[in-house]
Amino acid sequence: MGWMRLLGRLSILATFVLIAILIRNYRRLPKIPGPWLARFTNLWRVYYVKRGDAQVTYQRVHQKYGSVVRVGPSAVSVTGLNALHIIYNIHDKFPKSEFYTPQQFIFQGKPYQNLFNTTSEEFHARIKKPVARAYAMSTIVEYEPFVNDTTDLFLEKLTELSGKEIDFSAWLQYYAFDVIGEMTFSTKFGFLEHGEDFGGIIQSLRDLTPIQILGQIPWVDKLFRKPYIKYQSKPTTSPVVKITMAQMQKRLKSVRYDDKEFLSEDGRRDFLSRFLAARQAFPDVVDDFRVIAYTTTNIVAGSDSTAITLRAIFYHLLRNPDTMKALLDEVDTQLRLGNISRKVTWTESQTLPYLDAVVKEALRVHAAVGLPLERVVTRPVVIEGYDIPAGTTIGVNPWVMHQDKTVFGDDADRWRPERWIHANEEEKKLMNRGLFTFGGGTRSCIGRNISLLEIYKLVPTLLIHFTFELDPEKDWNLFNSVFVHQRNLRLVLRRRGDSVPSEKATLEV
Ligand code: HEM
Repeated sequence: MGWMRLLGRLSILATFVLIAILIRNYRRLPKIPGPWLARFTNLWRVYYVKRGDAQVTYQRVHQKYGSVVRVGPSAVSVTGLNALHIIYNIHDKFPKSEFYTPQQFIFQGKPYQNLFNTTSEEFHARIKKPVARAYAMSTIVEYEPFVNDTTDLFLEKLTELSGKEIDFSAWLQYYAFDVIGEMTFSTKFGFLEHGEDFGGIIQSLRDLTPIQILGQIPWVDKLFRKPYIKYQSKPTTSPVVKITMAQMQKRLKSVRYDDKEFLSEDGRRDFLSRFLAARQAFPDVVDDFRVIAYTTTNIVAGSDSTAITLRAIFYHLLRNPDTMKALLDEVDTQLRLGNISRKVTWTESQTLPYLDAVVKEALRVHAAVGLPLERVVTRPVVIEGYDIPAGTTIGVNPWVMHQDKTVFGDDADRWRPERWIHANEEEKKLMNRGLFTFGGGTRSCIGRNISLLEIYKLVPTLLIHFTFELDPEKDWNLFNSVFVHQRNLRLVLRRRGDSVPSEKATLEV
């Protein structure tokens, strides 16, 4: 009986504490509109992230509540050029929110922060400096031979598959992963060679989905998951880290002791050689583990994101045959005139204005990241007349920003590459400012130029070599686990003649 009474009292106490927490949550940002549940708990966000279509939910709530929406007790989703300017400016350096901390793994008993997931701006600046040049626009042509090698293999494999129905979404992913492997270690992962997720690497990255859900309630990670991992007797090592460690050991064995460039066996300067050189030049910042962290971040951040953009390009071109025809006309004409090669170079790709418009439109309508890029404001800010107090988590979701009619026009919800061509200079400037696919401010994508190199070269090269048939009845499936993945882009591709297309060539699209 005594126990029952104690239990009853404890339940009453727990109920009071819960009510007090809910009231405190509600009062944090009382004037900001948003879904009712989100005023009290982050479970609103957990639900939509778990469901896998958060990008649509965010678009819907912004349509309903306007450009400032409360999505959690202390979390606000905002949109518009003004919001971008305020949150991602390089002077305030608002740090990343705790959304990123579940992505930090435990190393020697502490969370290990990398370039992508650190929440300290000061630490970020320290670890970025030694490697920033490796990603500069002036450096990217040095990576072109790596892309070419993988493209050769891709063309070979697709030729073998000519005439068969394939899941092109998977093959583009194999391509993007193998290119990053080449650029990083001068070795492909073997996805294209084997035509499958070789070594389970892709699956191991899929298994990270629960971590993205934890990003919506990071205190659960801090209180329960991290301590659990810390005291696990046998920590697990992911396949990406295992491969990286093996490649690093191999490189360190193969280079001469006085070699300061750490080039690959065939004398190429890949990312690994640049990271090892940074270890030599900045020993107080870069140790062996930092080299592993730079390398694995490249693979995790750079392969799925590029594959997603490539899929979006082919999907929308095939669903909108007028735009496919316009791009094919441009590519074929330039090929016939001898202005581009059959394996298009980066420099040649920069002379194709319609290709440029198609890439930008794909980056706009299908941004790889489909959740707000969260920051914490360290001073009060005012956005669209709403006072946002210091300490609030705030972010712009690219999928919402890219629907902004004041920036992209009344048909912002449609695929129309021409908007990037027909706009006047002022309109182009606005659209470029509003294109948020690569993020903004001090934490914008460092690999942007690398992915553009891959995309601008591969798309025209594939169009020169193949025709594509998409069954209009079969649609792809989207799943948002921060990256908005597409699955099942099933199509038939056929090899085009190896000759330069004649004026009369009919083009199947
Ligand atoms: C189309 C392809 C890509 C897209 C759409 C993309 C998108 C992004 C976005 C939105 C961010 C900022 C995230 C945030 O604020 O939370 C980011 C950061 C980052 N990306 Fe990319 N990315 C792409 C390709 C790549 C590639 C190819 C690499 C590496 C070779 C890469 C490496 C990184 C790294 C290291 C960061 C963290 C940068 C920092 O905080 O300094 N990304 N990316």
